[in-house]
Amino acid sequence: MTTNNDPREVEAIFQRKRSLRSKLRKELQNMDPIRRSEEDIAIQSIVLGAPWFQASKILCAYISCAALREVDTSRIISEVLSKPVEDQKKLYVPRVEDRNSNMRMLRISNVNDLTANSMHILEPSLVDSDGKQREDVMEVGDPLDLFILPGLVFDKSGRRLGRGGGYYDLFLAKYQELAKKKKWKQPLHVALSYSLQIVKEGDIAVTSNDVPVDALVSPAGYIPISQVASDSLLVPFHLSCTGQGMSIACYGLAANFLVCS
Ligand SMILES: Nc1nc2c(c(=O)[nH]1)N(C=O)[C@@H](CNc1ccc(C(=O)N[C@@H](CCC(=O)O)C(=O)O)cc1)CN2
Ligand SMILES: Nc1ncnc2c1ncn2[C@@H]1O[C@H](COP(=O)(O)OP(=O)(O)OP(=O)(O)O)[C@@H](O)[C@H]1O
Repeated sequence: MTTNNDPREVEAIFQRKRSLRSKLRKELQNMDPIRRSEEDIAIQSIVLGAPWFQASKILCAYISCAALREVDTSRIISEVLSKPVEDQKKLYVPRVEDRNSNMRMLRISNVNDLTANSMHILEPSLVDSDGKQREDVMEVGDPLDLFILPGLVFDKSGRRLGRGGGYYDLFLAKYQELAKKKKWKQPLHVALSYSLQIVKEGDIAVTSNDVPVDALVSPAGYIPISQVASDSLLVPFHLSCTGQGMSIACYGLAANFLVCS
């Protein structure tokens, strides 16, 4: 990363970003649709089965746009919204505010809460069907557990290149500030990526505004990057050994094996 004080250096970084975006947009347009659909299924199955997803109570996710060739999130969204409201994870999705990189994350509890915006992306209205203002994630009293992020290009060091609007980088920076102020744990930042969207380290140029991700989910599996992401694979199990009249707390590593404490 660079502190980017020199305007020529910043322009060179933006130029590299534009050229990488344009390369990946073409590759995504040319991706075989059958392969894309197989990868969509694989990625969403990994998310739905992951301990960090299952344990999440409050999350932000994007509503995928097929025309942009984004990894599909429709199964994840329907799974969350299929539960009765009282058992539902709280789900917040993006709504673009203006052209200055401002977006909000508003709560939806039903897919009918979404309508297409001028960019053909489904977004929540400001008010719900009862005429009430939708909840904004920045105003929720409890910490967010998880961000499910879109993007055009990623690398295995956590760099993420978006579509150039700066909406996510600005929002993630604002949420990080809020969590710091409230002394909350930061949410896990997980990006969804087709195999062809992962490039070698060093190919993505970044500025100090680019917020890294904690982990990627690609068809090959969950790729933890930060320590928090590796730790998110540890899920507590509480086994009751009633026969011997005792209770043992265990930790399991992503369904592979159990380590008893
Ligand atoms: N599904 C989804 N929702 C999202 C985002 C996103 O990336 N994906 N955003 C994340 O920021 C915000 C919207 N930002 C967007 C920025 C650019 C384009 C877009 O259509 N870009 C075209 C190129 C436009 C051009 O430069 O001429 C493209 O990428 O092909 C769409 C949304 C909020 N909602
Ligand atoms: N924290 C921030 N504060 C102010 N401006 C920002 C911030 N983050 C990004 N921007 C601005 O947004 C614009 C696009 O940034 P960048 O190229 O990093 O976007 P991106 O990563 O492709 O998009 P996104 O974050 O929406 O996925 C730049 O002009 C950048 O200066």
